[in-house]
Amino acid sequence: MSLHVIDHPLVQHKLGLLREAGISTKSFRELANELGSLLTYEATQDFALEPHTIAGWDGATVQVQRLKGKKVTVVPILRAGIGMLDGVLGLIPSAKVSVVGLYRDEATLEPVAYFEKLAGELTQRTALVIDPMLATGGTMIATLDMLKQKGCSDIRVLVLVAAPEGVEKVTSAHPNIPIYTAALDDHLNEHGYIVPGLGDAGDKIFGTR
Ligand SMILES: O=P(O)(O)OC[C@H]1O[C@H](OP(=O)(O)OP(=O)(O)O)[C@H](O)[C@@H]1O
Ligand SMILES: O=c1cc[nH]c(=O)[nH]1
Ligand SMILES: [Mg+2]
Repeated sequence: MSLHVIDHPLVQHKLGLLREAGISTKSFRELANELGSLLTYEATQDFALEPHTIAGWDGATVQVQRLKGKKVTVVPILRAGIGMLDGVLGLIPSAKVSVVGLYRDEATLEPVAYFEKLAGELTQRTALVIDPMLATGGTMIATLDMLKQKGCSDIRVLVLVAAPEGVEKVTSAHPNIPIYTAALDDHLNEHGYIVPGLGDAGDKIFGTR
């Protein structure tokens, strides 16, 4: 199973702040983006580099390294995934954005798809799928199924908090897709919410409810 729980002190400190009851919309947004950046840093450790020659500050040539023609698409899952997008793009500003919209039916907990606008050349791109919450895993599996069906083969999942039930389901359906998360939490409650979790991440990011 390719689950990466990032235990870096900055990640764990920011996650702790995010869990506070009564956190402001402003703080939640800032922290979600900061954690999005930190997870991106971890999820891109294997990106290839190539040597490159430049003119340095004194006119002498300098051998530097640059990313080797990596095409990336960031895939925020509406709505809540938007809350991590700026953080990811801060580190990979040239990435194309493929937006998918799914919500979880509150009664059945099944994902309902309502929007899809994908970047081109998906077969050549690394996809970073972002969503703060991986709960039952239904939303993530539907997104990964869709990306694979469009020919995307290098896919990585970035979530702020994951439930064991959802991780099990996603890794069973897609064993080769790594999941990067700040926390593997305890369980899902009877409404499918992650415990201890964050509450409704979409509502906290958008200030709704
Ligand atoms: O793993 P699952 O059980 O499928 O649940 C996780 C999904 O639920 C939340 O979205 P929600 O349906 O609340 O939509 P929103 O982003 O519009 O708030 C969350 O952001 C995930 O997309
Ligand atoms: O805990 C959860 C589960 C699904 N969606 C959320 O926003 N939070
Ligand atoms: Mg929501």
